[in-house]
Amino acid sequence: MSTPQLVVHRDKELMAQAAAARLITRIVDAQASTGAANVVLTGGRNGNGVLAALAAAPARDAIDWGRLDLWWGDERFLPEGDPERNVTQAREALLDSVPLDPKRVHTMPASDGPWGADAEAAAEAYAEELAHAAGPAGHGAVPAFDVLMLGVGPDTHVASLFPEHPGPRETERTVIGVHGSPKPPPTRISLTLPAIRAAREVWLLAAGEDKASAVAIALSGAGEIQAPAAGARGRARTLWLLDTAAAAQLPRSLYPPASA
Ligand SMILES: O=C1O[C@H](COP(=O)(O)O)[C@@H](O)[C@H](O)[C@H]1O
Repeated sequence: MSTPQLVVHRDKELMAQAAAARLITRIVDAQASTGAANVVLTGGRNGNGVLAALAAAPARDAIDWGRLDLWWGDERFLPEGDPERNVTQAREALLDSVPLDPKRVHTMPASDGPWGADAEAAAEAYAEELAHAAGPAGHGAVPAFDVLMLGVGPDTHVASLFPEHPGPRETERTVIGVHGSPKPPPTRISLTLPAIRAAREVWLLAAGEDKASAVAIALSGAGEIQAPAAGARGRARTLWLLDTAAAAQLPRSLYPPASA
């Protein structure tokens, strides 16, 4: 697993634009070398900010949208179309404005879908979809994710893996149902740390002063049960994309002044 690298931008708008530019390059490179790209999206303010910046970037047309597979790191287990679902917000920020292949948009199930309110069955179905797409280049039971993005919650949660909950303790399954989430809604579906760690690159997005203590805790040696963000690492690269407000409580030894 890779050692975290930090890039600190002036503010959240610049962080989102720089992450979007970086994402375009990674997708275009992956499509050039393998013919396709697999990207895992995150919900939350910072993740949606990156998608909106990507929608506004003229270079977005360099992406072959029909050869892009999109997956989700987590989902709020709500009815299809609910404004709080991560996919609804992603559609609004970007997905509805680009020519994606609908068969390659791998949304997590909704609570009014084929599994009804059974989040465990819905999680198992998503795990099967991942395993089906894994192929020989995949790692374990998930596809070869080129980039997996994660927002970092103010409590250090990533995806829907919350501190001291069963989620970050999961070592076998790739997808789990989450119950009693401290952040609404209480029921969710989430990739686990083993699935996250199968990604080539993991990008953790954190902007704003409400993220400062979470960033400092996760990067100062905390364990993944107490601080799930600390356990999110990519095989080749782990990149923390921050703004100055989110980086404000980092020890000076970790803060890279040149990148601000
Ligand atoms: O509920 C969620 O929250 C986190 C963090 O969101 P933020 O708005 O504090 O940035 C997000 O990463 C996750 O996907 C989402 O379900």
